[in-house]
Amino acid sequence: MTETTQQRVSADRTTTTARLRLEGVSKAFGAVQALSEVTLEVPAGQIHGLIGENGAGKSTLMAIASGALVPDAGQAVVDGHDVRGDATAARAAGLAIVRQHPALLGELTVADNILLAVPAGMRPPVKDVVAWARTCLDAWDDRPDIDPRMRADHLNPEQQFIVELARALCQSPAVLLLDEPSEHLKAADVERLFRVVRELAATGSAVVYISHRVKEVREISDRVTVLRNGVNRGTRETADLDEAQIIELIIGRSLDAQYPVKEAVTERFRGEPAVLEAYGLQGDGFRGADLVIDSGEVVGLAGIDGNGQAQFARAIAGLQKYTGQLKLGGYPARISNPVAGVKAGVAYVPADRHREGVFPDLSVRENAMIRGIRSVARFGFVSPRLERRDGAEILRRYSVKTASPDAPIGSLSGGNQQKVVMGGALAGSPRLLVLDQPTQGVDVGAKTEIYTHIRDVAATGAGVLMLSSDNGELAGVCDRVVVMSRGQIVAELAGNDLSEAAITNAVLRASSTHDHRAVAPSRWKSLLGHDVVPVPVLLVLTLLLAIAAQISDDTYLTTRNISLVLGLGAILAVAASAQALVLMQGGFDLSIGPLMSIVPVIASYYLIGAGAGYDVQGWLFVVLAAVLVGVSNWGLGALLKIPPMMASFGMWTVLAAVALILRPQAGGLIAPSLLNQITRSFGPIPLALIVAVVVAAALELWRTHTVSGKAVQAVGSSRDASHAMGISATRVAFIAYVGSAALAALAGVLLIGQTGTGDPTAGESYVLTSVAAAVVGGVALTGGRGSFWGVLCAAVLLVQIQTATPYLGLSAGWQQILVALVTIVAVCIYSLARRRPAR
Ligand SMILES: Nc1ncnc2c1ncn2[C@@H]1O[C@H](COP(=O)(O)OP(=O)(O)OP(=O)(O)O)[C@@H](O)[C@H]1O
Repeated sequence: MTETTQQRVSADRTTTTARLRLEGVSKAFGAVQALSEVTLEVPAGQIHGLIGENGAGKSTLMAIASGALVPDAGQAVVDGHDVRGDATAARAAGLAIVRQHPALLGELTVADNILLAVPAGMRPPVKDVVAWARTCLDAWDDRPDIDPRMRADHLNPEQQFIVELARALCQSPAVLLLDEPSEHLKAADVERLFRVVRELAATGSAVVYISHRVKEVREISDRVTVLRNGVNRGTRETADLDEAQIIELIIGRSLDAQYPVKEAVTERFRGEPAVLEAYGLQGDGFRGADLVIDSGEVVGLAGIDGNGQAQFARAIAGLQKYTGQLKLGGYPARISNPVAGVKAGVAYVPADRHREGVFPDLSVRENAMIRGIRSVARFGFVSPRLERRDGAEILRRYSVKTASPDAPIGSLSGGNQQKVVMGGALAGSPRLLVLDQPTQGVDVGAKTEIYTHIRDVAATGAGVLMLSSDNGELAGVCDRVVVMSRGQIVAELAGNDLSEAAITNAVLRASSTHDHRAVAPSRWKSLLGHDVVPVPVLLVLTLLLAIAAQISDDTYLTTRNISLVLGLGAILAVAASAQALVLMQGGFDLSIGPLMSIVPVIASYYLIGAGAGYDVQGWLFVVLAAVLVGVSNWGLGALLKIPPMMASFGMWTVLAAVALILRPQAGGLIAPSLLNQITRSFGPIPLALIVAVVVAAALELWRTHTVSGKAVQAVGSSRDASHAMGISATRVAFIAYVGSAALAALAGVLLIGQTGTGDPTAGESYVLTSVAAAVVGGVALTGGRGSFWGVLCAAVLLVQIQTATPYLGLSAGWQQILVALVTIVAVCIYSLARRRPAR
């Protein structure tokens, strides 16, 4: 705990007022009234359980408490500070939130993710960030498997969750909000979490604990508040309630039985070949696994997380490579990819719903039907009527709470999304259903529904393989449970031997190891994925090309040619850096080229050696043009919400027109003294290259060593996650667009040395080549990544391709083809290298 936080905590320990106060909070999303006048108070030292069905409004309430959402009415007060709709204020007041789905920035390192989440006053100097992040992680657990230098998207869901937890805890928050924290944790980590939470509460913090796991809520909380349909149904002392009473409060009625009756249907299918036979299956994380699942059988797969269960299940669904023998319905099968899996009748429901379960751009109904779309298709054509009918049936059967079947899936609460994924998979009439954590984040009522439907699917003769970290659930639903340890099946429980206690016992006896390493990318891949890796590769390519051109024509490597390539490369490098800055924050800029054209045009009127007054005016106009273009680009996107492509296309057209209006044809002599300055060379090294190197070094330092540099990449990596962290995307866009315009103007000044006159079209060729150089240099078109050193090297390479082609005996057309080829190959290599590792 830092000194300031300790002081704050001890100073406030005596405070009797609520640390968190939500008063009369209402929030509607279109027609859905998510919260209606909810009031909740959590005093210092209290652990407050927040419970309710899926869609009851728990996460919305916490989003309002954390300032991430603005309520329609009501107040959110953290430690006496009004934080309504202001995530930065909430964080500064001492609030930390652990979300149901970790809001990490995948393109950034673990250390940067921790750094950006803590209030500014708590951040260490940038050079100490990695060591500081390591202490934050170590405070949770001594886990050498999470390296603070790793990219967040290389972590598995559990590791991501631990980073989310660690960064919240290292702030020693006055108010800690935990939204379903145990969904991603193994049992030992849940115990650790409880210990940490109790310690935190003992120092005077207020904790809100949201969970569907009734047992946990009973164990950890002092009081519970129940939300139903967005309304507070009352707050009670937890000690006064037993589990059944809590369930009754959540669903508004008593639950007769949590698990369905296990009908012994396998007898009915006696004599039929087994649905699945796996012999000696071996792959990454599992070895020599034998498993047979009969028709009508539900088989559970238990074990301490990380012992190969998930990989084994994924191999059966075609998501992971394996060797060994697999038979489906008695026939040998080779499921080498998910397409083969689906064709063979295997349906898979992944644990990582966000990455592999939902299709964010499709509606609720489309998501429900996507897995079973073949069932409503005739000769490849989908019947909209059947799709509507069956989709509505899935939503009804699983009581999915949605404003409309056509609403985007992202508008659903976490548990409702899971119901849609599960409902879709169960409805597809699979031969074999493979479920990884099927009830994750689902409320108690819907869990019972899902259990019943799993048994119903088995009753049709299908086989089910079910992974779950909840041993009670495995005992309640499965006919048989196998236990995996160190990648092997080591125990089997069935009939009267099958109980929660017996599974837990078998799991604990079988293994004490916990392998978290599985997702670390290979060394080769992590090396390839590094942002500055393009630099040596591009330098070598530039050198090889120069040697090839020299061999083909020994007049190529002259001082004049070298200087020309470096000079032109430098101009392109500065222009491409302008592009890279915008791309990194998730934008796009086509106005760089035309802005570059305007600079020589201005110069041709003012920088003509007519005296200091003219010179000052000329430079002022250049600066003014850059500021105007930068602010306009920013305003069009950030304020008027025009998509970057459209906004910058419009700006390109306007600026090109302005340049032509100012000077319809190239003309006007720029002062020779200025041209001499700009085109100065030191041997073969032109001044422009020195400028480009200084620019790249400064930008790279800013990118890697400043909070604003990291914030630009954070917004490019994920706008939503950055928003949740309190990073202002509007501010970041301002930095990027105004910075980009300033760099474009600088590139325009360097361009004066090439034009010598006011050429209104001089920058046109940079419109697209600036994008090509940025991309070849390793900047991701999707935002969040790249390095300015890479951009510099790529610019020199692209210019050299254009200069060297005639010396290689190739026609002018080849210049374009080679540039395009290099760009395409670079994009392919980067996207392969940056592909996130499979879970
Ligand atoms: N951005 C959004 N747009 C539209 N509707 C939304 C949005 N966010 C939440 N909702 C709706 O508000 C309601 C409350 O959702 P919320 O996520 O707060 O529920 P929850 O209690 O946290 O559920 P769960 O237990 O499933 O996580 C739901 O009906 C949900 O569909």
